[in-house]
Amino acid sequence: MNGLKIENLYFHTIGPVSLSVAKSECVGIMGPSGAGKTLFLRAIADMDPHTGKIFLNGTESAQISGHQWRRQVGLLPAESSWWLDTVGEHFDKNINKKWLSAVGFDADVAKWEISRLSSGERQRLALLRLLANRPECLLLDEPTANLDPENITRVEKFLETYQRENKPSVIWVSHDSEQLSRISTRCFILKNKSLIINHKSQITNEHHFPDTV
Ligand SMILES: Nc1ncnc2c1ncn2[C@@H]1O[C@H](COP(=O)(O)OP(=O)(O)OP(=O)(O)O)[C@@H](O)[C@H]1O
Repeated sequence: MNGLKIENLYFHTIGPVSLSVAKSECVGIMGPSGAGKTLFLRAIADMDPHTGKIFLNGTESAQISGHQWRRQVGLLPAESSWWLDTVGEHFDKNINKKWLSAVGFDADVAKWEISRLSSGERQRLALLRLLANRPECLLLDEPTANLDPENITRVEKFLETYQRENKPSVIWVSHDSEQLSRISTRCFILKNKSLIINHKSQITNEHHFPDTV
């Protein structure tokens, strides 16, 4: 199957969780604080201990190194890490100017000092840094949590365009049910150690995929 397929995943104290996310589909995940949403994304990215099987476009995570897996399965953590002095140093090539403009920056941002960035600026730049590797699966942990309404709209539109053009499978974690109704085809709740479909979430996107949990 093309896309992300998770079979009987156990991680932390949670499981079994099974979920399929088609190529170019965006699935929303919500749930109470501490339910394990971040740990779920970390297990899929092979960054935390887990059992079960995870496939991306037919390749099982166990068949390749963790490093190779994470080049294809890109995790955007809720709080990004930066280790060099300026923004530009964190990008292998020049930052895509169209992308910068789409999320509210101009090319000068490459010279900006990391220590002076606001949390919202870090969040938007971390997203661009992740996308620069063109991962085939995106795991987004509250990607607009630090943003004002104008920038939330920018990032949602930017990711919608990115997804249409590049067709990654996306899992988007958020506490904002209205946001998940806007951007996802299906929404699940992680609660009481399992993943359940949220039938209350409206399907507003044009593509609707059948429930696969
Ligand atoms: N390394 C760890 N060892 C043991 N427990 C952990 C570890 N990391 C996280 N936890 C616990 O696992 C639970 C799930 O954490 P997680 O960060 O996944 O929650 P979350 O659903 O993302 O919450 P939030 O919505 O607040 O971000 C929490 O109770 C947390 O304290």
